[in-house]
Amino acid sequence: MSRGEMSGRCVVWVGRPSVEEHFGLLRAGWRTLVADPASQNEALPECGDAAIAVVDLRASALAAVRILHALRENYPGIAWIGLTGSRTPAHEPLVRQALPQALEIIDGASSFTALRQALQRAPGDAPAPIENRPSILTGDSPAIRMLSQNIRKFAPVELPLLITGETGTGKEMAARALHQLSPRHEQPFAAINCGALPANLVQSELFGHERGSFTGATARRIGHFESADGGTVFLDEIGDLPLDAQTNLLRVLQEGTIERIGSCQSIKVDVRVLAATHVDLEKAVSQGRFREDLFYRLNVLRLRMPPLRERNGDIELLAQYFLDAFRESYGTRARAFSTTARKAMNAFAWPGNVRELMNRVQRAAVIADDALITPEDLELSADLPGTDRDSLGSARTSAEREAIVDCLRASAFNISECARRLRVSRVTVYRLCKKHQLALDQLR
Ligand SMILES: Nc1ncnc2c1ncn2[C@@H]1O[C@H](COP(=O)(O)OP(=O)(O)OP(=O)(O)O)[C@@H](O)[C@H]1O
Repeated sequence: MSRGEMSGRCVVWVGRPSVEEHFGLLRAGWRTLVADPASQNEALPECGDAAIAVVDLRASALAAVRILHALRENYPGIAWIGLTGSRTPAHEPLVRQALPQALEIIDGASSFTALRQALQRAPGDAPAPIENRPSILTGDSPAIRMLSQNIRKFAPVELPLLITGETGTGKEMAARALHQLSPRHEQPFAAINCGALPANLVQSELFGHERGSFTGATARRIGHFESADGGTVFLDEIGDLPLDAQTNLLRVLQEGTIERIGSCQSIKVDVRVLAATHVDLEKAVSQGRFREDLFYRLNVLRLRMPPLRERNGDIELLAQYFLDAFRESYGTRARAFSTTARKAMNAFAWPGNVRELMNRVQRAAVIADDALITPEDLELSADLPGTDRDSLGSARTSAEREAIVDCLRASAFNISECARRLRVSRVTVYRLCKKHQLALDQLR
């Protein structure tokens, strides 16, 4: 359970809020403390008098009711709202007894607005406007706090924004947070991976087409920009956008209009554009692969996602977060990490960043035989190369590792292609991956 010093009104969420619920509460001005039945920490959050509980009975209902009882012993008379779902065992005596004492029962499948309104109706002062919560994304490091501050500042500003960062650092998550905290949050959020769009369909996907405009266009199609009107468009891997689509994107940014393929009619669209890249766009501009004018248009506001290795203190926190979330669905034996596993995680360079951490933790949770996850379960060595950060040997090792990771990424994790680019054999690439603990399936 997370703890926090309380002032103003807060929600004690018994269970685990979804990303939408978490941001929805934040936006509505509520501080949220999570009392998670799946967490191995038994302490209750310190929430003071200005608290109301939301008891999430959609999953782990019995455990949630037990936490509610403990909460009410510490805070007699605390009001609570029940969130129910199709899996709520309403016939269970514990749950049946508890339900009539709730202030309100909300169907968890209904919109978040119902819950927000119920919270607003609850006795007590209305919550303060969004406060300076130290962190919006999971994590507590100085790097992530600074990022959270910037997300909060940039969210309401109607300007394009460029998110940079290595793969798996949470660029899309940051984009969703920006949208959720913006005045557009009730409008669509369209996430498009430009690198995954077939070159001949990019324009049609983004801007739509008229019937008969090209072979195969058997019906009119509305593109992402038009269907996200009023909301936010997130263009991931913007560096992969072909030059002709870049020209049209520039027009959206400059004039706020699009044209469907096969039509000369301009259509007004009102979207905020967020873009992300893990490649150096300045370099792409200098090589003529990316329009300079588009780059300057997009680069008005900039967020840099820190790599996990720079987020001191967050690795363990995120690892436990992923383990708790996984246990909630799969009830695994593993509950925490051994001391050596924590050391190994902190020493590892995490080339795949948060995504790799999540994948390794989930895999470890499945295979661990014990309550404590070991370095072996995580496929990490307790004795990593290059952990003596100051030595020349360590500098060489990390340069070698970085070169391989960059090349693997540039080769879309194709070993033959990577070997060709590095001018070594495939066997050498495999050997180097093993040496540097680069698990290809985790990185992909
Ligand atoms: N702070 C965080 N808390 C919880 N989960 C996170 C966090 N940051 C990232 N993740 C998770 O890590 C995974 C990768 O995040 P995301 O897709 O946002 O990264 P990305 O930088 O956009 O990756 P790519 O460059 O490959 O597109 C996702 O499953 C996401 O839910």
